[in-house]
Amino acid sequence: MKGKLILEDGSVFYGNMLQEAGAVGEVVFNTGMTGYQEILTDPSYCGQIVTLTYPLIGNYGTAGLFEQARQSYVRGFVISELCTEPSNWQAENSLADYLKARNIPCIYGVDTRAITRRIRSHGTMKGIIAPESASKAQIAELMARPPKLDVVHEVTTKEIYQMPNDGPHVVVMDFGVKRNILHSLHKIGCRLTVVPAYTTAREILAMQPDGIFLSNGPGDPKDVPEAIAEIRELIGQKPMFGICLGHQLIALALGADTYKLKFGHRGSNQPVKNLRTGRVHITSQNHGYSVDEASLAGKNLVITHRAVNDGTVEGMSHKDIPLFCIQYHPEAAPGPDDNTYLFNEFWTLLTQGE
Ligand SMILES: NC(=O)CC[C@H](N)C(=O)O
Repeated sequence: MKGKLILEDGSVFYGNMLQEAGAVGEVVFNTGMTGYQEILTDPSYCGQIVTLTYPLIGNYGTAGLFEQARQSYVRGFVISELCTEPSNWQAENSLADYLKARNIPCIYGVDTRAITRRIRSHGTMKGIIAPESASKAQIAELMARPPKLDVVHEVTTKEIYQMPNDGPHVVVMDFGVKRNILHSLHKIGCRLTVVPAYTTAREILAMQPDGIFLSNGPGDPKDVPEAIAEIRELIGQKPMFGICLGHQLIALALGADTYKLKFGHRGSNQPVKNLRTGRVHITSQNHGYSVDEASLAGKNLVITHRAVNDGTVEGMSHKDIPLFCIQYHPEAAPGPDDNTYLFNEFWTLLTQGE
């Protein structure tokens, strides 16, 4: 079926739809050459239509192994050439069948290069995917739908669950945690208790954790003020590590500020400089917001990492208490595993008092 992607600025891009399901969301782009299934199932993309800039998508199929959550939360997928005959020893299904089975709206055969150039010059925009035959009134109705703000509520775990282990006990506040983060913490030996995003500081401390981890997650960090208030109570009580949304929430809880980037950082090859070692690491990123560097003055935080492309803050640590956080995704394994050392640093914080 013929379909189109329409952006808020009125631009239209034509292609084919895999199925009738249309979509509304914030249109973003990801520059990774691989990782499309991890993108589909990363809860941080909840509410977004994701355009993949790599021209051929689906060539290694899909497999349960790559899932980052129970389901996909992206609102829609935009692909240039969709490969329908995958070739990989791990493949269990084709991407087309995977998308159809889950009713994930997808438009393919579109000029993703033109879409990306448009987003880069205008900034991230709202957009819709609709059949070519959709009427002006249907399109206007879709475009007028207000964005859903409470996306963290949609993706967080509804129930507390455990991942047993022999090492220190870490309570994970789940704002939309990726499975590979849980695996990375578990692999270094942590015993995990994963709790819903809106668990109170008091409830968390009653679990007697040795450390607290704040996960990645979707949306604007300022849209979860209740969680920020609880994090403020937790800071300084136990060693703390935050990734991506967790990093932004720590900044807000300490009285610093965040802002929206023009088109965000999404991809698996984003260079970041570790300011303590001078080394540049290749990182996987997926964020639309950033910590405002000027707002860090007087907050006792040190900037530890910086994006090489635009100089924005990618990591911080506290001068007085055992707390650090990272804007990118050290658990991702797109090839290089330059960033796993950060989990070892958390382990050092957890065990140094023993
Ligand atoms: N991956 C994440 O945790 C993203 C954090 C936040 N939603 C942002 O877009 O900046």
